[in-house]
Amino acid sequence: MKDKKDTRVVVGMSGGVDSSVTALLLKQQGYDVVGIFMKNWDDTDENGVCTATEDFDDVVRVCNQLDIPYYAVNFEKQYWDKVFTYFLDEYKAGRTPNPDVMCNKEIKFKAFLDHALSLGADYLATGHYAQVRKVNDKYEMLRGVDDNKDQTYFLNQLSQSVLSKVMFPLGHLPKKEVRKIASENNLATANKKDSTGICFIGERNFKEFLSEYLPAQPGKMTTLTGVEQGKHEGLMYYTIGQRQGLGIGGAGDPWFVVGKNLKENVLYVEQSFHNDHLYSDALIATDLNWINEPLEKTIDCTAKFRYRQSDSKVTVTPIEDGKVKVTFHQAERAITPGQAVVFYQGEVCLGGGTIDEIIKNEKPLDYVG
Ligand SMILES: Nc1ncnc2c1ncn2[C@@H]1O[C@H](COP(=O)(O)OP(=O)(O)OP(=O)(O)O)[C@@H](O)[C@H]1O
Repeated sequence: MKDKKDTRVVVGMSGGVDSSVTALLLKQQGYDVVGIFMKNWDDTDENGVCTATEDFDDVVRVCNQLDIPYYAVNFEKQYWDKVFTYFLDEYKAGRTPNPDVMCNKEIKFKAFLDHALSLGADYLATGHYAQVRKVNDKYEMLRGVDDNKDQTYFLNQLSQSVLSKVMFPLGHLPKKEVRKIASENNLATANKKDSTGICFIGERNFKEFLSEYLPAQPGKMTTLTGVEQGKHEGLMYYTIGQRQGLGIGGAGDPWFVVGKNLKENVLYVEQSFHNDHLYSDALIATDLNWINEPLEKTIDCTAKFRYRQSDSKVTVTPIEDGKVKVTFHQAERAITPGQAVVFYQGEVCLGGGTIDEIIKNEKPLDYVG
């Protein structure tokens, strides 16, 4: 085991408070810390303002305060090829992608991790709210202790070899405590607002953003039995369970998106939050990653189908082609193809996959897309 002072840790620094405190804590613990800012997206606006430049300025300020070296690296091409192309392809296929999961898998914990290792780093640290624990020869990933901030949902694709090289120094801290540490140490980012939304869209209007890349094809909006309710602006703008932006007024219960017919370019809507068509009994997931051991038999565990939901009890059964069938112990509402399904046993994240098909009464729901 190397001495801490001889152990080089690259900290992925975003210019936010979490990664600033990550670097601070590691430096206080005596590691040889290097800060690296990664630029993934050219977001210069029409006035020449670029939030990445402002974020990098914050990285520089914090690294100067901590007296650690810093660099900027550009992964725009890799991000475009691996994350943005996937993002557009999924929307084209009528699904709702999760670019954060893909960014963690392909960029932060692959391209960026490899880069850090090539610079002689022993570890890559980030400000994610998750924990790594070594049990015998294996690494487990545990939820962050702050329930409200836990990010294991987005980290479900990490492998053993990646976990052996990463540190999440904030995993055992509540966010409030992280802000407090930042203030007490006068970090330049102590009061910086948390980032929200998908990183490359930022605060922009989602529809406008997407329409720059995918042509919108307006079409009909009908009930599942074909009763016309209005027009949609393009199927990619809608997701299962969505209520806002349908433009169906009038008396009675609100309307929700229950499905899409890509071939006919029809958006299906039905009335009322608890409409039976929004509920399903099971799903099929693909692209599975099992963090500890491959799934060889049926297990009972809990699952999340979206970030920030409470865990649901499920039974997971391996089926053909490395896929799994996930059976819900209680019917679930608005399960969305393209999103991640992530499995847990207590505090341990077992891994996860991509929601591919929705099942009701033992049959795939053909109307969800
Ligand atoms: N542009 C970037 N360059 C390097 N590392 C990054 C970058 N963006 C995010 N990270 C790393 O990934 C972690 C989680 O990213 P996320 O986007 O969830 O940030 P966050 O929770 O808002 O954290 P922060 O407060 O540090 O911005 C960050 O704490 C940081 O370590």
